[in-house]
Amino acid sequence: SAKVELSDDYKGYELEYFCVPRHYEDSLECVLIPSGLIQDRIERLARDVAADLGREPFAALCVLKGGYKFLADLLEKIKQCYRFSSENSVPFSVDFIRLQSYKDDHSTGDVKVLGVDGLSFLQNKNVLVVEDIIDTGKTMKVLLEILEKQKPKSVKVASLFVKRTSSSSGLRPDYVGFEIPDRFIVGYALDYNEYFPCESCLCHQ
Ligand SMILES: O=P(O)(O)OC[C@H]1O[C@H](OP(=O)(O)OP(=O)(O)O)[C@H](O)[C@@H]1O
Ligand SMILES: Oc1ncnc2c1N=NC2
Ligand SMILES: [Mg+2]
Ligand SMILES: [Mg+2]
Repeated sequence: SAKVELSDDYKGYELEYFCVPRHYEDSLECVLIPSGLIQDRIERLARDVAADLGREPFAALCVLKGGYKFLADLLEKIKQCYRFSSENSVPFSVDFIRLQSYKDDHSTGDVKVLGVDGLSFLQNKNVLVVEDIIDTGKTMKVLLEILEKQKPKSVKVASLFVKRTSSSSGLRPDYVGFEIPDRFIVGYALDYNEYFPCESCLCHQ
């Protein structure tokens, strides 16, 4: 799938060129992807998803907590695509599942799952999984196993980020915003121990 690739020597932007909350400055190295670039990329992902879905209704499944901003922006932009051709618009549902496995900047390898019992309605549905990042791939592996049990009609995965890392399982989502170097990023709902809510994507020290 098409993606914006940030090379390993991509430096990002100095913090001083942007409005970064002062109390976060010491823990941040750079602004990796400014929020405007994130939004422009999501706009194109929305057009790609809308084109592939055609007139098929779908069930969006947001992976909490990191996926919530990407879900909101992606669905808003998908709706805009349909607004211009209202005869093509399709109904979609939105649901949430909570998967937690990170402590500090690494995966504990133990993916805790909350909210799985409410997924039976996914049977025979076209499911669009919406995730913020795929790093080792452990979270997505657990989720796809859970989804298979619900007997969906189809499953597609949209991830805003995919990390280029040796510890990756190699899982390739159907829609990817950016392929990034092996650095820990925060912002745009990606957290470090529940900190760093902000709009752009920043590199954590
Ligand atoms: O591919 P992986 O190595 O599994 O990492 C990716 C997952 O880890 C993070 O979730 P986290 O466990 O931090 O929970 P959160 O979404 O609530 O932050 C992130 O939001 C992805 O869901
Ligand atoms: O870079 C990251 N930033 C935040 N959360 C996660 C990351 N990689 N896997 C989970
Ligand atoms: Mg997550
Ligand atoms: Mg997290």
